[in-house]
Amino acid sequence: MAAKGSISVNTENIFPIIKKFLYSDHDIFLRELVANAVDATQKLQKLASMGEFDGELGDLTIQVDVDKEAKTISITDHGIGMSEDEVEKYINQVAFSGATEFVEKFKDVDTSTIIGKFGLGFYSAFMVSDHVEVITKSFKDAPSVKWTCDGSTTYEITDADKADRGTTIVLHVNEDSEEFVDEHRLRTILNRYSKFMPIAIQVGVDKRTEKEGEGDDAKDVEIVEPHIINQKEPLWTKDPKTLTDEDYINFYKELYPMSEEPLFWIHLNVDYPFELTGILYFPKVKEDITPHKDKIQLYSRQVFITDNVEEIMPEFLRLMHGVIDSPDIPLNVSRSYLQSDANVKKISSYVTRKVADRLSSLFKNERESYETKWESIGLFVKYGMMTDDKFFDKAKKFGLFENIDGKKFTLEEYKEHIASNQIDKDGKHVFLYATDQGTQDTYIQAAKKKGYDILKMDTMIDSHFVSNTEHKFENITMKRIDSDTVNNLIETDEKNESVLTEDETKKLVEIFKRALNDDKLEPKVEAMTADELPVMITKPEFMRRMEEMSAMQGGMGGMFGGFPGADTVTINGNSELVGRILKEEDTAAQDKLVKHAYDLAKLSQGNLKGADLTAFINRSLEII
Ligand SMILES: Nc1ncnc2c1ncn2[C@@H]1O[C@H](COP(=O)(O)OP(=O)(O)OP(=O)(O)O)[C@@H](O)[C@H]1O
Repeated sequence: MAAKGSISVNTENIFPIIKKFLYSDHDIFLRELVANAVDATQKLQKLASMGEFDGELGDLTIQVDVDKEAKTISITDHGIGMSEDEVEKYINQVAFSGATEFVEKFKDVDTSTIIGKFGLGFYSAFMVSDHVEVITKSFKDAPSVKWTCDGSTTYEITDADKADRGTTIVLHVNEDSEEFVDEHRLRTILNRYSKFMPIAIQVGVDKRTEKEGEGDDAKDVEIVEPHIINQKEPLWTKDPKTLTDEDYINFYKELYPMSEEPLFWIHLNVDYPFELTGILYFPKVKEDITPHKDKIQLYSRQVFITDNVEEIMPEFLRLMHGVIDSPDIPLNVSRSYLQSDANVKKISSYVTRKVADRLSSLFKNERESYETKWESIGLFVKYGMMTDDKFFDKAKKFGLFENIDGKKFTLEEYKEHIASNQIDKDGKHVFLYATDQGTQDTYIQAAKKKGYDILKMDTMIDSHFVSNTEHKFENITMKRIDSDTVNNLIETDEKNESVLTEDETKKLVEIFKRALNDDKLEPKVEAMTADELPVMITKPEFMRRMEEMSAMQGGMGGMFGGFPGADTVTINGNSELVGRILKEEDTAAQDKLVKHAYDLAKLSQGNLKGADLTAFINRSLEII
């Protein structure tokens, strides 16, 4: 048996669901109703500009009023209004949008400013109201009407005595939502959602006193001015060619009053394949790389949607501040929907590309200034390179490596810079780096003596950056300066001649094992130069990274904690002191020398502490 049919939807059941689950925040009702009022006003302006309306436009300010006694909120506009037929059509049919119809009808002219799309927004009024009235008069010559509904599926339409054109929506606020019957609260909500809408929105008045007259005649007069919420033409809607640096900086200060001045900004403007405008600012970022919350605001046609862009924007882009406005970002939906929206994904990859392009042009055209900002930019670029492969591909051309002398190089420049003596026997460029110049000085000086260049990798992000990106750069090895003795940092086929015989070498290892008396230590002998320390302690790069990783994952006593032989103890076979240790016949004196040489190695790392340090000091005093 086969059958076909259409599923019937019962309005009585679906209506409460729309009211309840369409929006996650109840305060959205105000955004929706004000957006409708803005739409109605802009439609009228459009009609006037096309000659379809020749009356006086007059004051188009939208008013939001509160009546505490009556527990009502009303939103009044002077837009196109509705005739009885239109109320029937647009308000009574849920999900029938007059906005869409308007856009369809006038598709040959620019209707891009119209916000409404779905024909659902109006019903958000019932999230906070027991009943709702719409009192409206069309701009066409039609009688005014009043529509009333208590949130059920029945409504009433009666005559009204509204004389002027436009619409007033009156919300009789329900008991649970009384918090909204408050001018302050409404201003706050509108400041969040409607701060940049294109038609003036007034909530109440501001009063202040001013002196009038001179001398004895001077008196205080009260000045009453409408309290306007919004800036009708926010900076991002303007032509970048007409704007100065000061304009951008002032706008930034308005958005983030407590922040330092931004380093630079990007004015976004695209028509295809989606529409998007906005300004992204590059803030001064220091050590703190936790992406700032609430710093990027998403708008759709100047209506605020969210500043919670987590999972919408790649993490590293969230270090930026600013505004993104796109009609292609859905307005009426929840965040979980936003994340999977194809347009939102396209937008995020567009923004990534734009940011990379801007950095690239800054680097190419203003390298000096780019370098001075590198401290902040570097964190961001490294973060991006680690987390976004597409960004990595672009950023490897403008990402910089800084050496301990403060010189900055691109990847290619640096390879060139070290090509003469930092290529190992496998043909790999060896990038040597220091994470702490204070404690790694002995190693740094030894490397410098060999003519090696050393990179500075001392920010929080650097250790992650090293292990994360090394494999993405071709033919490069990164080694911390204390990961091996200087001769072995860069493996070549050359070896220093040792002054010791094989027997002496073996004997030396035994002496050290006995004197240090620590199973975890595996001393080995190496022919270094005579002026290097008698003993060096190093930690192989691989081992240290493992340890760092395990520490990061909270691994106290984890897999690599106290791993035997984690530190390498290298005895310098060519050191004079080591020669003396070998020749010493008194065991106690020999042990003392070994311990002292070992402690010196620890001291050179800033690692000699507690009882070991006390013993070292006492021993030194004895020797002196
Ligand atoms: N203040 C108003 N003045 C004139 N018409 C209005 C007003 N408010 C609503 N309307 C009409 O009612 C229609 C339905 O409004 P509703 O808010 O439900 O949907 P929308 O604005 O079209 O889309 P969205 O769901 O995206 O908000 C509007 O498209 C418009 O034609």
